[in-house]
Amino acid sequence: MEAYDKLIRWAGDQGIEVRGIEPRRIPGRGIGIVASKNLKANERLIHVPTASLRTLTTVRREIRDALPSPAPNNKGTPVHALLAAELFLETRPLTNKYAPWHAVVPTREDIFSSLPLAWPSSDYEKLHSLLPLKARVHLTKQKVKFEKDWQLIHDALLPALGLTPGKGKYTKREFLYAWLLVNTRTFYHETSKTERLSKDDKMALQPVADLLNHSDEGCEVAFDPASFTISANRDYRQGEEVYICYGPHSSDFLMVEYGFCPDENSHDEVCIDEVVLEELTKAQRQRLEEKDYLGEYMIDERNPGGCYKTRVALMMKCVRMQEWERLVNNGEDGGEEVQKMVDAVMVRVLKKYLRRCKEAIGELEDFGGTTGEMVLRRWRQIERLVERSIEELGAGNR
Ligand SMILES: C[S@@+](CC[C@H](N)C(=O)[O-])C[C@H]1O[C@@H](n2cnc3c(N)ncnc32)[C@H](O)[C@@H]1O
Repeated sequence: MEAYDKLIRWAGDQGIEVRGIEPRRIPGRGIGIVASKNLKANERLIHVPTASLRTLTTVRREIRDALPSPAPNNKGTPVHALLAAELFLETRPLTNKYAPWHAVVPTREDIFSSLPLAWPSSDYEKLHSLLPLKARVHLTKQKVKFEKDWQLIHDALLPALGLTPGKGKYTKREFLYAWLLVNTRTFYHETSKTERLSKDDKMALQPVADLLNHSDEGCEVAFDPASFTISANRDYRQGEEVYICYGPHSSDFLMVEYGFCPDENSHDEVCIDEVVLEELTKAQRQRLEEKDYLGEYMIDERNPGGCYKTRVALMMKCVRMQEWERLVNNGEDGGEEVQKMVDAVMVRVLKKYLRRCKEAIGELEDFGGTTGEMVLRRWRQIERLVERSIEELGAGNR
């Protein structure tokens, strides 16, 4: 019997209902879920009783007892670390209760070859420095989180269980595999045990539903204390891939958090803080900070001239300070004449950013190999977006 069939049969034994869909290998996306018959909008596809989820409460007692309990305001051990510790310490993953799930989740090679946090140490610094700003900042934060979690496992959990860190399978790399499995496969889920905790701690692993890939728009995901339900958001033809939306994320976020960079992403945006801030004097930056307009300067397909904050910041280059204060306080944009000047500054800023894109592309091409391919693809997307933005602004098409 195929591993997927075993998984579905096992899921049935756990009370997980799977209807009208089946797992399938999808080129470039690992495993995904496809419609096994024509589906109607609102049809219930997956129904998971809460008891079948892997949550804080299903983590083995000896693991929970060895670590500080999760607590509000991100105090205590993160639920992420506990779930990862549970997977990390499973002694016989291929024969235990969750074996059918282990048989289909991505392998170490799949995870390590796609997620930036697992880039080999020889490439990490270089590739990290070549990431677009938002991805770079996010990866830095993710690394801090992971290192803190590993410290807990290394210093508290393994010694409490009489295990030696670094020996046998109790290595940092092996914990990273478990940590990234959790990172890429958990759903937001709140129970009475987690309601006081921060949003990041409200997570659960859901066998089967975790095979759904991401798209901008996807199936409805809902939960209540008893269960989790996923329903079709529209009609599907038999054989069509069925998605959920992991959230309205930019491609920089998806790349770091999930290890892929989609070709199309209606939620995508690019941060151009580096080049906007270079245009401004120290005093101007200080005033923007006081007004809460410092940083987060974004462009996207719909806003080639930049988001509202970008326009407000660049307007400082176009009008006197007193006039800028008046316009900002009244929520005015200064009219066509001022906006044309802002466009002109924006074109200059974007041209500077385009040079940065091209430099990054050149360095990534020289870097070669497969590790940097996703980042290279991302910069090429950004390059196209910036070129189109310059064209639109230059042609006065806004
Ligand atoms: C929740 S799992 C989905 C199932 C997964 N494809 C598998 O093989 O087990 C999330 C992972 O699936 C992959 N993925 C999800 N959506 C994708 C997409 N639109 N394009 C490429 N990969 C995707 C990424 O590797 C991501 O980390």
